[in-house]
Amino acid sequence: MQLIIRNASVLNGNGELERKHITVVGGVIERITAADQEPVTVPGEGTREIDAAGKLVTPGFIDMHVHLREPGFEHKETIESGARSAAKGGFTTIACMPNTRPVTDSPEVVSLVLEKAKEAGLVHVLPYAAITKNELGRELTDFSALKAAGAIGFTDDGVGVQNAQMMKDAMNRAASMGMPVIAHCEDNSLVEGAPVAEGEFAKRHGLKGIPNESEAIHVGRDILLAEATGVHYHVCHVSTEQSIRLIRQAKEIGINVTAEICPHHLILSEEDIPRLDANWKMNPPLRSKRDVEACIKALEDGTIDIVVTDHAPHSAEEKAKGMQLAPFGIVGFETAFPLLYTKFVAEGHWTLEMLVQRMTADPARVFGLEAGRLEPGAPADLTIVDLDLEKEVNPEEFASKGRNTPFTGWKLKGWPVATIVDGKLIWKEQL
Ligand SMILES: NC(=O)N[C@@H](CC(=O)O)C(=O)O
Ligand SMILES: [Zn+2]
Ligand SMILES: [Zn+2]
Repeated sequence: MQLIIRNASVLNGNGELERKHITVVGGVIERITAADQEPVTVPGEGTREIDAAGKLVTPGFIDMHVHLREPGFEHKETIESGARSAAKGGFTTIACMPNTRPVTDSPEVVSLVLEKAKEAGLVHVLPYAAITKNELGRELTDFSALKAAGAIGFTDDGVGVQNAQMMKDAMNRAASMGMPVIAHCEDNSLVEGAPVAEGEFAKRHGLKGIPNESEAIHVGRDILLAEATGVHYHVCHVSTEQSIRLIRQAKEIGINVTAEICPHHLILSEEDIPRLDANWKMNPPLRSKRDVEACIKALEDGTIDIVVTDHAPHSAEEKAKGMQLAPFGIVGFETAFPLLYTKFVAEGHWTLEMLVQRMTADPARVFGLEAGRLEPGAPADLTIVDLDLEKEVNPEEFASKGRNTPFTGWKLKGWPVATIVDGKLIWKEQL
């Protein structure tokens, strides 16, 4: 079977859009033809055509930090519903966190995740495995067995590894296997029970605040451990000016550190939280305006390498428990690109090329993935986006089981309208 995508607007290497026909055969990009020529077709193959006139076609988006909740929390999300939500957001590859029940700390759970993902037959799902058994920070998991089962890196996301020696042992082991360590940076002793960041909102509502140092202390400690062990150290969901300062300095002196950021930490500050509503509660919390400015600058100058969503679905009942008691986390797949396109590209702060790179080529580079390129010979993982389509965010329309977003009612442009994985159309907007 071959797929011909006609009249696609494709970014050329100089950041300009050019009209092209894309021929896909057997899950691989076979040829890209100028739009004034007939697209190349391969004789003897059945043909399906998509007319992408007026639409952007990019390499499929890659999200290296997501929560799919299966096994154990299927009422929040399943691998199938999460993968569908990812597809609807234009993602073709996602990497899922191990804070499931049971925790992904054994080869059996890694295999189960991969099997369920295969059954769903939607996007590529890459599982992370836990650093410590049950993410309790007491005993390292069996890294070799987990790698052999298909884990792509080690992380205790959801909690920070509190013990420095434990983290150093993990890094030594991962380094010897050529695997990355991905860190949720949070010192529990500085946070205990605080639901939002230190700041005006916390003060006004008499809530305990999460201080910026609780994140940056782990970032600083781990950078030193990464220097000592030589591991590829990747910082999860960076949210503070202090963390950025440390990452910038580490990169300058050649330490192998990379970092990610979520759309909400680029767009919202704690001052934007309108009321005691747990759809504004996530970890790390929304920080100060000053932190948001530092985050934007860090993504622009490459100190932060990639955009991730940290898609973290929770049920409406759980989120209804209120700011203090509800779990941390917001969904992210289906709003990520429109949010960043509308707020940064359409408003003229970033080029379209920069945004697309941070969601495609850059994550592929950071994690060594065979993805993120739109050229002959590359896998046919593609996203089609209508940059002019304007729509309000309506959680009732999400493919995710999660409705927990602070962006309800936001009017956004740049919605993905079709997603292709391995040359197969796995999702298409009903227009
Ligand atoms: N980000 C969140 O607020 N929550 C995540 C955990 C995490 O990413 O640390 C979750 O699993 O719900
Ligand atoms: Zn985390
Ligand atoms: Zn997470």
